[in-house]
Amino acid sequence: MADLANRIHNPNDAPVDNAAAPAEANGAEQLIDDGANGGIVDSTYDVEVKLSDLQNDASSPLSSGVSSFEELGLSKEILDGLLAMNFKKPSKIQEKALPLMIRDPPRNMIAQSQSGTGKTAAFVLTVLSRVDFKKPEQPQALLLAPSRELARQIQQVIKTIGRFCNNLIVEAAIPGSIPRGTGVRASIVVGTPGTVVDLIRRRQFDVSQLKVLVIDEADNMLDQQGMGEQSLRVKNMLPKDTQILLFSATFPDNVMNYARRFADNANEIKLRHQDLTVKGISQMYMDCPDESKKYDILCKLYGLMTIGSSVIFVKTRESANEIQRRMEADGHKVSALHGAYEGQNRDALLDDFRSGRSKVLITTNVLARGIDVSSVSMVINYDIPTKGPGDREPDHETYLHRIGRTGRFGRVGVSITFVYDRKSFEMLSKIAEYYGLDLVQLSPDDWDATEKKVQEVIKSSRARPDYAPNPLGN
Ligand SMILES: Nc1ncnc2c1ncn2[C@@H]1O[C@H](COP(=O)(O)OP(=O)(O)OP(=O)(O)O)[C@@H](O)[C@H]1O
Repeated sequence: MADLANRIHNPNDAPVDNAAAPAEANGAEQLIDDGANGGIVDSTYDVEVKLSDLQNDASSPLSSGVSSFEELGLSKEILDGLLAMNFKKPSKIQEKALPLMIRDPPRNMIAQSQSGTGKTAAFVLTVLSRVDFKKPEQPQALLLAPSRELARQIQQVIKTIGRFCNNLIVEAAIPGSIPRGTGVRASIVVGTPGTVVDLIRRRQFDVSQLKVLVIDEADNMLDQQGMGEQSLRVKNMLPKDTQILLFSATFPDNVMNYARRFADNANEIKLRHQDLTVKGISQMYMDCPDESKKYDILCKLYGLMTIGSSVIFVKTRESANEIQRRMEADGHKVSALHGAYEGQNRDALLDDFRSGRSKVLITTNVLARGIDVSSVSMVINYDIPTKGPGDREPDHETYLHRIGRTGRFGRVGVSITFVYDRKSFEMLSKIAEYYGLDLVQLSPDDWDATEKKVQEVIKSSRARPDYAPNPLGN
């Protein structure tokens, strides 16, 4: 507990050093449900820091040495796709990784970069640069992701960046997407490993001419406790010279050693764990008196303020359902999404959240990784992520991925982790120590201060001078 106490950041002692602001938030209107006064207050914040400013800051992972995508030698169709997405400049990971990945002869890559810094576009551009569009129905690239939601999201990014590439066909290989007996007729396939293994085994998916295998969230996908076995099975069914690209924000040492064998002779872009957190995310914790009070505190938080969209992470599907039920009964509009829901239902729930039709999403670790919804400005760790036998260890990696659902590509965000006893304090303390975090304490006894601390971040427009570390850790 003492460790965490040392890391408590008290905004009353020092000026609040707030984080970077999003270009998109310029002039954004925030609706604050001011529970204390029972009214809704409109307030407009001026945001001074633009994405272009962040991209010119050499220390930011959003910046790069090259001023344009043209310098990377991509085709006109791909460049037009990037232009249409309003991607003006590559981020650091895009600048560093792309030249190494698109070069011939192809070489494997293990690439790490903070959450929300544009890893998807880095591998999507590589895949698009390798596909022969004269063979639109011949699978040439396979991308694996840990959840159907992430696979669908990547599929969408490929379609969007590749919209000017003639004859581009991208298919999702997720449960229920390809009926038995139907062949995969696409040049690019994005899927979850179990479904992909089944499709290859049943000879629905011809992998004989595959050139690239991308594994997103690779540490999770190669972990023997996770999907490691399935990913290895997929790899073993591909041509031996398939280029392998492994991406994640986190690569714990044991998985990194395995990743090096999985993708042999790979180029590597790595980060030190002290450099992993995104400075745009202000990390806080709520000091709850005991476990039974967590729910009331959560409701009070939502009664007090509505901040764009938010995600509440819980440990189990049952608690997601239970919190949804109770919050709805208490008059809050929330959705719950987890693995027990049937696929199409999950898709519809996430689509509603993306479009802003629903603003509060209660979920489990199934959505901890990769999901990119730029309007998310708050993440709540209702339950601390844990791992290992008896859940005795804090799960550093999942913590980082969960809070990374906010603060995407230079935007600001808040994360609030609930602690309530010695054990949860110690877990969070270990996470704070591992990443070298300065956590802000929130108290349920002083809601005015809590609201102030959270709102100060959201309305802040100042990027921290140390806004972002160098992805190469030097
Ligand atoms: N060069 C760019 N210019 C502007 N926006 C970009 C650029 N590259 C990516 N983005 C945007 O940044 C956001 C985050 O990108 P992405 O989802 O690829 O992050 P990530 O690094 O994969 O994060 P995570 O580790 O959470 O999966 C996306 O909305 C994407 O459209």
